[in-house]
Amino acid sequence: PVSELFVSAPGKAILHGEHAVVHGKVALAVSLNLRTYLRLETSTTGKVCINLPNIDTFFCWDVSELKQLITYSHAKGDERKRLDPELLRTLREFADVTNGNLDTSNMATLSFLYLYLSLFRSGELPSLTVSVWSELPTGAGLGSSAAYSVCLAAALLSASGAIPTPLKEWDHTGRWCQEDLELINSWAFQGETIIHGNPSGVDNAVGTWGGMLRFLAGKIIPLNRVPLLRILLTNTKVPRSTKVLVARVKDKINKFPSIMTPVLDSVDAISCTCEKVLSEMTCEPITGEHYNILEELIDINQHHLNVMGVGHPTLDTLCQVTRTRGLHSKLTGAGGGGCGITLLRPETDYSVVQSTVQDLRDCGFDCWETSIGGPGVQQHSPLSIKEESLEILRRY
Ligand SMILES: Nc1ncnc2c1ncn2[C@@H]1O[C@H](COP(=O)(O)OP(=O)(O)O)[C@@H](O)[C@H]1O
Ligand SMILES: C[C@@](O)(CCOP(=O)(O)O)CC(=O)O
Ligand SMILES: [Mg+2]
Repeated sequence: PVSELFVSAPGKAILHGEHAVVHGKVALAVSLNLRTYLRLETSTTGKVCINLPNIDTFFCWDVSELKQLITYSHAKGDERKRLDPELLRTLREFADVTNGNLDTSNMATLSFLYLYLSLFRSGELPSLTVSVWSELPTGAGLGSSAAYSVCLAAALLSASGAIPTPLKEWDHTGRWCQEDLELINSWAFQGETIIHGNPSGVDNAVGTWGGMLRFLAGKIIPLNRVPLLRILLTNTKVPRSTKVLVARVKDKINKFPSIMTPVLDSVDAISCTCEKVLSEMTCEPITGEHYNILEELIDINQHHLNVMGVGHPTLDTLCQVTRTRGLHSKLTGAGGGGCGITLLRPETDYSVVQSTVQDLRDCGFDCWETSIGGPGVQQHSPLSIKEESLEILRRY
């Protein structure tokens, strides 16, 4: 039994394949060094509390009240990897009453309650407090929903005893074994399903394993040999919802199947070509031509994403502004606003980066150079969490 437990999971950037990946095409994604942190504390108060300061959501329920929401489940074994519609329906009614229709709060509350009740339904429901604090912008295309779901799954599975806590007394961080990671990933996918409607699973896979990976129809292949990429991240700060955008693309595909199918196939080919170029860059000397191809792939994909209907005028501005500095950008994640990535060449001068960042900030965007490839989900000792984050997590 744990009294205080800390876990974290990284956000991600999709290089290529967003949306197409929902329809069975290849995506390439990489973890960011921006993370979501979760603190779980067991108590004897008879209450279950969640504190989600990023989205201004704070709730406490009586354990006895939550107990009444447990529905009988017929699901066995593998079936439990799919959402239990009965439990979800009961929770929707419950959460609607508490939150009204505030989607942001609602989805976060719903995925917490769903995982909590599913993972503890067979025994005594414990009293606990869960607090989450993220360095990621929420709802901006950097996989905050997946990082949140991965943290919830890892912490609740550990608290229920379904998986061990991997932190050794003398270490600051601990990673779970492959089998436990798979379990965390499958429960995180359920959390994502509540938030996205119909997720591909790429985001929770990156949140779980970290690094760069190729994702195709649920199959995850880590790409271990990849060149160091310099990437600029820009947040247009235009709010959007992944769920809405994923549904919009689906409608377009249904309406124009013969027009949209080739677009999705082309995105698939872009991901595969990009993967090939990246792998060549690790085994031969990197040339300007490698970067020329990477840049062209970014441009083509950005056009495709516009065709899919997930562009936004601010994302067009991002592309134009960086283009005048000789740099290439595309949206990342669900689009419709949110974030874009800009590829920097190894020889791109610091002064060019600085002036580009300034131009973008002048447009009202947030913009920063990031490092990529942060570790997947991990357990932390309090000492390995930044002072300010720790203070926020322990505030409630
Ligand atoms: N730090 C957080 N705390 C609570 N909920 C979060 C947090 N981050 C994300 N979420 C949940 O995920 C939703 C955003 O998910 P989504 O639209 O997929 O955007 P993103 O691109 O950030 O994943 C939020 O509305 C909220 O329900
Ligand atoms: C659009 C999509 O491909 C990625 C969504 O990422 P995000 O939630 O915008 O960070 C959806 C998915 O893969 O589930
Ligand atoms: Mg998301």
